[in-house]
Amino acid sequence: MLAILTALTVVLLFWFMWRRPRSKLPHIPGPSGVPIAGNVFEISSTFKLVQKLHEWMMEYGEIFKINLLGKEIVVVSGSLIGEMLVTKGSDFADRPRMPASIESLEGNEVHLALRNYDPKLRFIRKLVHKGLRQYGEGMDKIEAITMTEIAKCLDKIEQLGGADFDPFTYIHHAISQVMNTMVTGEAVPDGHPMLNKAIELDRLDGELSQDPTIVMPLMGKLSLLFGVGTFSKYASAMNFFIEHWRSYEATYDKENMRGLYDVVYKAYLESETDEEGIKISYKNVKFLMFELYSAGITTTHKAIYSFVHLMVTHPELQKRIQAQIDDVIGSQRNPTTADRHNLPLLEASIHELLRFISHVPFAFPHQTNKEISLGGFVLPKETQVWPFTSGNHHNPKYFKDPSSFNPDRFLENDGSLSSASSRRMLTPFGAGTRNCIGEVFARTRLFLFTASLLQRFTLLQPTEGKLNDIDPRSEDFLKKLPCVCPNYKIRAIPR
Ligand code: HEM
Repeated sequence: MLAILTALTVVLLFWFMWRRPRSKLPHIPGPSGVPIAGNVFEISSTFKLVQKLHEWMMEYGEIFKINLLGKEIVVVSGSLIGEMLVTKGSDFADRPRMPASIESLEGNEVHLALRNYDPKLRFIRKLVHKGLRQYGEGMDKIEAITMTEIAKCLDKIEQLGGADFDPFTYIHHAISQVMNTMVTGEAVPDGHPMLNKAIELDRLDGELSQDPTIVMPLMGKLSLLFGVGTFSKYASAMNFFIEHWRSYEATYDKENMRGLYDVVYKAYLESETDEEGIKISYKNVKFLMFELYSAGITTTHKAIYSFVHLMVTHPELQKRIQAQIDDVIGSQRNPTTADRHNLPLLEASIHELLRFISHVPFAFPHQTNKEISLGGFVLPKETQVWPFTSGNHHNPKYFKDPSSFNPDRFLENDGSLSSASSRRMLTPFGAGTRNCIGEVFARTRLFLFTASLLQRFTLLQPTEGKLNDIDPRSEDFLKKLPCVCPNYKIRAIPR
């Protein structure tokens, strides 16, 4: 009996091997994996995925392939990231097909981050850039919006009288309010359900990033149909925001643009087109706004939350930044974006924060839209490619002693900020054709928030318990995407 079973197993194994589709990328090295499943079992969580990608990068070099259930994916690091995203950016600018569940939410028409680089995507990116310049990046506007919300947030922290607290919600509400103002022209009143809904959305986003059923056809549809599961909760949170913004349509006035929603809504109403004759649909308006809103909150909030933790565990650095703030700004006026150039240590700390935590570890997946060569290999059309930016950020070849948080690495001997060209391996926002659309907006908010916080408070260890150094490679940190440090408490003492 045992002999028969063994023989059967061997036959089945050979059959599987024989049936295994031939690799489309035979010359690209990579871990072999097991028949059918490929490398799936080795990367069953975000933590394991990042850890394994790093190991494989060290073993196979700047370009290697992995196999997920028969789907081959090319993972790229080192200078090949620049070649892929910038030099050959438009050839790598498509996205692979989105997860099945999201498809059931948005229908066949995807809107921005997951859309191929087609004429409509180009039109949408132009439109969003225009809106962001007016309502997010335009310096006067962003300062006015951001500083009001930061001041409210810091006042609330001051009212705690130096008691232990978790800054998570304080930062989240402030960042959400900046986004609310950017989208509609006004913040919502304190205690408005939008604020806690945004926290819930963030949590659901993180849960979905861990949920393997997201790639299964039907799962999304069933979740929506029966109103159960994370996916259905996510859809209802999304509709909550969309309905809130729709209520602004009743008071829309084309002579008085209030925010990003009006800019995009106007383009839809007036059938604005670009030189390629593209128009946007009403569905685009709603989903676009939602994508920008959720992307704009979740990433920036996580970066600031990690920054606060790092300031507490690096008190000497905190003092040095505060000394520079005192010299350049003093205590009588608010920080402005113009101060960025005069606060190189804070700027370097923000660069180092984004390198160190790398909270979007492999950017978004890209896909080739024609046959193209990279790193000496020919990639066929429709090859999925991941730029492993966190691999570069934590590679000792590019950043000495990468697991230590050391902003001085971005400073010259005279204390000035290192040149942009010397930071070319630092790409937390991606780069090139599909780079992050909110980079300027995010960097400005990060600067204004952190400068204002350190101008006003000294951040200290809590009275109960102790914060240890963040380990951005730990399982705790890499549980969800975007990655964030586990919850913690600190004290904020007015200076
Ligand atoms: C610290 C903050 C942020 C980080 C680290 C970050 C990072 C990224 C990364 C790595 C990508 C993928 C780039 C690629 O595909 O190669 C991306 C794309 C994107 N980001 Fe951000 N982001 C941040 C803030 C924001 C903000 C504030 C917004 C909106 C206001 C935003 C909206 C988007 C959108 C819409 C895309 C998709 C662009 C496209 O597919 O063409 N992000 N971001």
